Amino acid sequence: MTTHSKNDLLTDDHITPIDFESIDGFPESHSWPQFDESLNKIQTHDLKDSLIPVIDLASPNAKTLISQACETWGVFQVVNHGVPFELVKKVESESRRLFALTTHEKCKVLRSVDGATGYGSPKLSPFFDKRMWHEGFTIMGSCVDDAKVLWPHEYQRFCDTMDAYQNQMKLLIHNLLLMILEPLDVTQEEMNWAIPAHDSQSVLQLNSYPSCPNPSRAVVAIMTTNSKNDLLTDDHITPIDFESIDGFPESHSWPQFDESLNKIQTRDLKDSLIPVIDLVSPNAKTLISQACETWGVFQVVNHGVPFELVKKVESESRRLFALTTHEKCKVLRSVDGATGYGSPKLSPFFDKRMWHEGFTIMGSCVDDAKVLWPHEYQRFCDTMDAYQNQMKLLIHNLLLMILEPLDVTQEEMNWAIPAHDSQSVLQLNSYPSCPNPSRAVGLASHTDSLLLTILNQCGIDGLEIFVEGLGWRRVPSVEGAFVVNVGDLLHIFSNAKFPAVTHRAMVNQSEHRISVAYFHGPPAESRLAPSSKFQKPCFKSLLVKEYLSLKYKHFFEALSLVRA
Ligand SMILES: O=C(O)CCC(=O)C(=O)O
Ligand SMILES: [Fe+2]
Repeated sequence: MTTHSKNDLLTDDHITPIDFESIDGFPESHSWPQFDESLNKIQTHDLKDSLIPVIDLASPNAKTLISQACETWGVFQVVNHGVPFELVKKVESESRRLFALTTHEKCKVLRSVDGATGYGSPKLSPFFDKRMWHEGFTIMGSCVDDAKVLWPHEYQRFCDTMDAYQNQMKLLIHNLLLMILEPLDVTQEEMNWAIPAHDSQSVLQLNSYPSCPNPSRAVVAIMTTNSKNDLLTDDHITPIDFESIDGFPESHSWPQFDESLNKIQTRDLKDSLIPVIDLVSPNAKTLISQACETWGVFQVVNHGVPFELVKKVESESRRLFALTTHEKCKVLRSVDGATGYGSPKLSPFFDKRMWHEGFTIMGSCVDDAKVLWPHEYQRFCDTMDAYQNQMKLLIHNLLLMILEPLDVTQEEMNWAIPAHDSQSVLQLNSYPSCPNPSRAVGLASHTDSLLLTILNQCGIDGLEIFVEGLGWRRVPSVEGAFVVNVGDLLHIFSNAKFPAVTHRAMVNQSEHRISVAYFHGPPAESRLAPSSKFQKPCFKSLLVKEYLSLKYKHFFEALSLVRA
């Protein structure tokens, strides 16, 4: 998020909350760049308890515990604080009574541009590009004037409650500050300055967060997202030297995730979630359509790609990544290049580095292979060529099955299926075993950009998909199966009928994981739009290459930028 100087930007728009009463759907103004959900789900309950202390104010060591918590965390919880339970409940119910008023009523007490009290959006709104899913009511001292506007005959209950609560807060603040400041041995004058007095400042803020149709996009983003062009440096291309690395560098240490969330899935649940479809079964087409609509991802077996070739691609990939860092860097991707050895292309969009090195092939890889193995490049090239041909065939068959039920035109079908001018990328991914897998990310959360992806996990789990309401789910590696997933272009072409599945790759401590991804898309110069079969297109029409450059620049936001 860009942060602005507040004065440049403060307008009424930063004060009036959206009309939560009448809103239908989820507005672009409130859609923040998608963030990695896992980063938010940090702790198990046990961990949380040990992290932020809950302190019994009536206990004899309260003062010591409070001092420690202030130093360590700057935050703690208190119980036995002496504030009557009924009053706490009353404040909540009076707050709910206020926010339950109509938008029209609440706007009668809207905060003014330079005012401090009343109804409105968070005061930090002008500093962010996106709006927050929030409305608030700010009280300083008496709230009788506003309350009389809201409830001309029934304001007293609200005011009495808020007054009583403010008095209780003042007492509690007084006690807490005594306990916090005494051990610092401050002067009496300093103590008087800090504790509540007739001229201290106090603010009572009631916050309301209505239920939200799209919570994963409405919460405050954790990762700063950067415009790639501002930031692309060599540092985003050269992977860490996995050969000589010792320990686990801070550059690769992501905020901790909740491991338990991933472990709770039973094998059954995992299996039932993402279908494994037998391509020679008579109902394959129906199952594929269902999977595209429901998950945007499925696995296929009996796909016709020779098992030996699949194994050869894996062993040739391992041969490449087993070269020394020095050798691999001879074919390092250039800053504006698309092929060669390097870090994930999504690296510039994240503050932390990924536990990953990759090798990207588009068409022939003979030039790079000759640099790596001057006399033995043929085996590598032949394998990658044969595999790309097989992927093209499989993509062709899959797209026929996926698009036929949509009843697309022949022209649209020709646009989608592989042809001499379509785009295809073969991506070899390497995730070396990692000393600290719970803090590392192999490939950060993303959607694939083109139409369809075929992924081979090469026998080791690691791929996870994000399912709204369920969180991150492992996609188990199934012997002989490929994972097929919908990319942004198919999401757009299907008029959002098929989700572009958000996914990531995780790493492990014991095994060096390899995966092979094949991405297929229509010609760069061709026009992209929802199929003409859809009466109400929900995306704008633009050139494929225009979409890809939006993705390259705005990443998480590219899809929302092309919404009609
Ligand atoms: O390695 C994996 O499992 C996922 C790879 C991936 O998502 C990609 O290459 O786009
Ligand atoms: Fe991907």
